Amino acid sequence: MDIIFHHPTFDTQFWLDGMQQLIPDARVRQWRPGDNQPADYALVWHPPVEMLSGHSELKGVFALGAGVDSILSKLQTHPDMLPEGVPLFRLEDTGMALQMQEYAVSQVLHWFRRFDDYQALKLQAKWLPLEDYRREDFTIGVLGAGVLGGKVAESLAAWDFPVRCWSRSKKNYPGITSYAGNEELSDFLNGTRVLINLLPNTPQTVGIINSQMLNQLADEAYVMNLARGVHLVENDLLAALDSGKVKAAMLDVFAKEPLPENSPLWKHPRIAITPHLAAVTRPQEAMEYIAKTIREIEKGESPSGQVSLHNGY
Ligand SMILES: NC(=O)C1=CN([C@@H]2O[C@H](COP(=O)(O)OP(=O)(O)OC[C@H]3O[C@@H](n4cnc5c(N)ncnc54)[C@H](OP(=O)(O)O)[C@@H]3O)[C@@H](O)[C@H]2O)C=CC1
Ligand SMILES: O=CC(=O)O
Repeated sequence: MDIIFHHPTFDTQFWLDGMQQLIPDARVRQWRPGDNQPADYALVWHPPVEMLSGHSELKGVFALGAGVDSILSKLQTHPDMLPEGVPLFRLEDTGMALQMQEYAVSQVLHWFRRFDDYQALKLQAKWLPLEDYRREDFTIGVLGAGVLGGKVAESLAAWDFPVRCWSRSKKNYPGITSYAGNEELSDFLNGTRVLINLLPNTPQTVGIINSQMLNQLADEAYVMNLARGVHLVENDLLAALDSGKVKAAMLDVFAKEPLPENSPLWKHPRIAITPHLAAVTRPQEAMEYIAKTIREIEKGESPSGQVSLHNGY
């Protein structure tokens, strides 16, 4: 079995050695421009078109992340990049759900205990106990209730917050109210105090967090964008912060990354920023997952994690 690997920033040797160890009879190589030798599996992030194009012998392509929007958008301009019938897989959790839970829970608790207000008071040297927020006024709404959104919702429900989620199909997560489809979006938003985004980037979700959505949230709402920058209309968020409709935001992802130095988001006192690291690929977990999936494919099984090219995620 031949496995080819391409990632613009990962430690390639670490991955080649790791995959070799997990699948000892495989020949694992770094793909380099000009390499047109056949392969059974490809592990990729931002793959050059020629790496995959024409390789209909591939039994699977693995994206080395959870979101496959960069690959799918390249497919729009280079439809032959992924030969027809070659399945595309993505990372399902592989250690990312726990990271997302840490990020979301810590920030929700930060807002709920009003640490942002106390930090502002501290800067004015003001000793001023504020009224506690009540859990019943702190409904958390998670946009996207898949592998990561579902786990984030679960971890917040464990802290006894009222939690709801929104997805395409109805969910049955214990203690979480599920809303599905565009027809239930307004009900989902109505009363949501903390909005957490974990949707994939698809034509249906681009720009979804806009004025219209923000205006339907509870007053003094909080917004956490952990999915993709293109989901959020940044100027609409700034307007909602200025009007007071939104009290604060925590952003991990941006329409343009790295976020340009002159972006007004940097200077806004009620916006917190992290540089797209809410959940990073954990190499060992990812390799174990890929090796397991390859074994399942080799046995003729249908492993989970296959991307629906039709749905775009
Ligand atoms: N900031 C970071 O560091 C990271 C960000 N991400 C981002 O998180 C995203 C989510 O990852 P993951 O949970 O694994 O993805 P999943 O595919 O498991 O979940 C996606 C969820 O979104 C729902 N959904 C998709 N389209 C729509 C729509 N049009 N309307 C309503 N709901 C919709 C799906 O509904 P249904 O369940 O019905 O299919 C599903 O519940 C990734 O695509 C990626 O962009 C991922 C990792 C790290
Ligand atoms: O944003 C990261 C990913 O894995 O998707």
